[in-house]
Amino acid sequence: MLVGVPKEIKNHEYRVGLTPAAVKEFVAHGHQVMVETNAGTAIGFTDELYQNAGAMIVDTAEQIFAEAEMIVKVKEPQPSECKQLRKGQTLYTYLHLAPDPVQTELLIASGATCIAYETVTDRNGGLPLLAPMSEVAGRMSVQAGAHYLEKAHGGSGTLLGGVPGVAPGKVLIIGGGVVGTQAAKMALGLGADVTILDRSLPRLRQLDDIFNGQVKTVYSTVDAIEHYSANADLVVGAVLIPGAAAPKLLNREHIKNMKPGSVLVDVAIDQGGCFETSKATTHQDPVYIIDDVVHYCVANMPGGVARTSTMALNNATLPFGLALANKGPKQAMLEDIHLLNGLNVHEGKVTYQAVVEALGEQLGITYTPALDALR
Ligand SMILES: NC(=O)C1=CN([C@@H]2O[C@H](COP(=O)(O)OP(=O)(O)OC[C@H]3O[C@@H](n4cnc5c(N)ncnc54)[C@H](O)[C@@H]3O)[C@@H](O)[C@H]2O)C=CC1
Ligand SMILES: CC(=O)C(=O)O
Ligand SMILES: [Mg+2]
Repeated sequence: MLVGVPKEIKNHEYRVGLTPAAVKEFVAHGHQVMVETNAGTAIGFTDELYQNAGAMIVDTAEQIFAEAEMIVKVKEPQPSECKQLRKGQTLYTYLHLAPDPVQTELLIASGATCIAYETVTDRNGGLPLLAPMSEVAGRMSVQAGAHYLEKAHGGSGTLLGGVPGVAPGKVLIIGGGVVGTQAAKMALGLGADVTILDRSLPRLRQLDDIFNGQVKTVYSTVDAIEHYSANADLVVGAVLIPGAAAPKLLNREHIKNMKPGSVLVDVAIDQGGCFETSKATTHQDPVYIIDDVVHYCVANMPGGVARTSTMALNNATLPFGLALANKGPKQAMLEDIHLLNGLNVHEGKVTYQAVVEALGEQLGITYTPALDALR
């Protein structure tokens, strides 16, 4: 198969779909790989490293979209990229369609086979291609929160760890999955006072064990959200209903009741955000203030540590990517239900139910089960 890797074009996005090491694996399996010039230069993956791994370096993304049978990316395709996709071509990347009607319509119109990293599953009920970036974003969320709590950055001037004689800052984490767990680790490491809300009791039990009672675990209700957000210095939004638009858990009233200078980090912003006042921001301009509360809503947080993130992402995406290339996308998905769960759009049909639930009425689209679409 001819695999193509264009340079990412989203704001301050320096990750790249394949590392040189991953290119070498594709080549070892008999595939050809085209990489756009300078796709990885910013994070030390030079054209020379890609050439040494067996890639062809090409000058333009246009050539890659025109010739490659499978496009491997990181972020959702931007409109100019969507318009170059075509029937018979496979797109393997993050999509986050539920909050994104424009992209959804463009992918339907393209006729391409679009596999979303974030809905591929594993046998333990996890999301193996989302997990590495959730690990990164969870860890970054507390770094970002601590930064914006500083006075000069708009915050209340609170040190999360406190000092002897002064109580630590309070961190509220809503959603105790991968992002939430990694955020809790970082916050505890700084010495903060950490509370995690989740609506899964089994998950709260696991968290109590993992953290040996060092974090407070609380069942997520409107009342709990109201109480804990009003007292928090930093709130991390880390909920997920796979593939669906994020539920709005903090409303405008809750945010008005927060302490002036407190910080919200809405990691769930890539699925539309879990705070009413969230709107996506970029690494270039990451924060804004509403009701004296600093909002950090960067939709591609791992892009900020693009070298670590690219390697972590490739560790997870490589086996599925190789299966797609080795067997052909259709056969690979028919043989693996977990990869099939990644299929969101195929030849103009939307094959992921939560996307249709979010956008069906607005776009006038209906759901086609993935197996029916492939047959
Ligand atoms: N902004 C960014 O750059 C990035 C964003 N993300 C996003 O972070 C979010 C979280 O991802 P993961 O931690 O991997 O998901 P996960 O599936 O591991 O965890 C989500 C948790 O939310 C809980 N939950 C669901 N509804 C809830 C509710 N109403 N109240 C409390 N808890 C609730 C679930 O029980 C689960 O434990 C996703 O939207 C993901 O796409 C992930 C990586 C990067
Ligand atoms: C998951 C995601 O949105 C990201 O890594 O950018
Ligand atoms: Mg206020």
